[in-house]
Amino acid sequence: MKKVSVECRNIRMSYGKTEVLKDINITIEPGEFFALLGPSGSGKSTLLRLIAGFNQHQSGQLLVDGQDISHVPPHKRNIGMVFQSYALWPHMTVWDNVAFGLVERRASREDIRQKVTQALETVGLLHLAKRRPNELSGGQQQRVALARTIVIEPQVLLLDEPLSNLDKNLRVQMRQELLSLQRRLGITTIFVTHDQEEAMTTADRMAVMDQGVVQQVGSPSTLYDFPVNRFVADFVGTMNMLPGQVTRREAGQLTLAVDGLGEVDLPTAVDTPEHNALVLSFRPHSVVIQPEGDQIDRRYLWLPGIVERSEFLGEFTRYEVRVGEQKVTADQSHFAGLSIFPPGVGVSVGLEPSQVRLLPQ
Ligand SMILES: Nc1ncnc2c1ncn2[C@@H]1O[C@H](COP(=O)(O)OP(=O)(O)OP(=O)(O)O)[C@@H](O)[C@H]1O
Repeated sequence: MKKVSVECRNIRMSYGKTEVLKDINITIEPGEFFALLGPSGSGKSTLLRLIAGFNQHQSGQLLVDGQDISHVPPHKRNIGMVFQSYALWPHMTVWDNVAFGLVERRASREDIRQKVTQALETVGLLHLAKRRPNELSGGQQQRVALARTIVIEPQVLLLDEPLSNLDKNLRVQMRQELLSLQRRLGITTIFVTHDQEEAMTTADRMAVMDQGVVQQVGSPSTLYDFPVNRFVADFVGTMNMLPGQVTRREAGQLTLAVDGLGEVDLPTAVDTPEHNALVLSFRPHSVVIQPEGDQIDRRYLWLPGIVERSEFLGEFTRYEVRVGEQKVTADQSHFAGLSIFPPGVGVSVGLEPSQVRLLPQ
């Protein structure tokens, strides 16, 4: 099967007077497993339904394999969608549910037999073909919904929160199954999720959305390591964020007066924003803490602090440390014999300059 790209160009869509998709520009590469990630109400489902043809944009273009399909009706798009609710027909057997799309397309009896068998084999459910949906587990129903969609051999597969109805353990197992199925079929797949772990562990690339705007597109590690703004930094993982004002800027370096803390000298990078109001940000695990007064490693940037809370979580200890009027979360790997600083202890908090990001406020 030919792998196709999906491209959203300057797409805008409103419900009445409310604009819910604001100038969306995304290119999904042929064969990619692409996630739309964002909080509730950010416009993910609206965009997915628009690609399927159930929503119509007011301006912009939607291209599949380079062809503008903006005005092609849903049933002529060759796009398959799996709904969050699975939407299986309760009165039909698994076999009939999967065969439905082919029957509608007036496929021959032999074609239906072969394709349904193959689709059910692909999702490992051929042995349950005679059951009805209410005789299946959540994970099995989800696989029937997938089989019913892939049987019509769509060029693009859309999944709306495909795992949200499953319990935690099954969700972890099913996301691996989903990924290996997608890899086998090589079908360009777009899935919607509000679960960052789900997106990070499966997607080749993802778009983080907020309030109808794509905030950033990239691989999970790019978004984690190089978020472009506070929203992405906070939505993908946990981030310490200390806001401040630039008081001096030179080639390769600036001084930031951090609110409630004082001036800190920081290296700048090519992508350091020009703004004067910046946020000093860093991940909890990139911080080192040591007792105050201990010899310090000069490669780090040190801030004096006091431990306010320590939570021993086995693999690591999570500290809340007060630095000036700010709070910093620091995760320290744990090893047998390593002592845990109790609340009230004075510590030095070390930031490795290469792990610090300066973001616009
Ligand atoms: N049929 C509709 N009529 C009017 N407004 C709508 C309609 N459907 C969605 N909206 C609004 O559009 C915005 C985007 O909704 P959408 O369902 O796309 O968000 P989402 O990111 O998929 O959220 P969730 O994760 O909760 O499904 C929301 O503000 C929502 O209230």
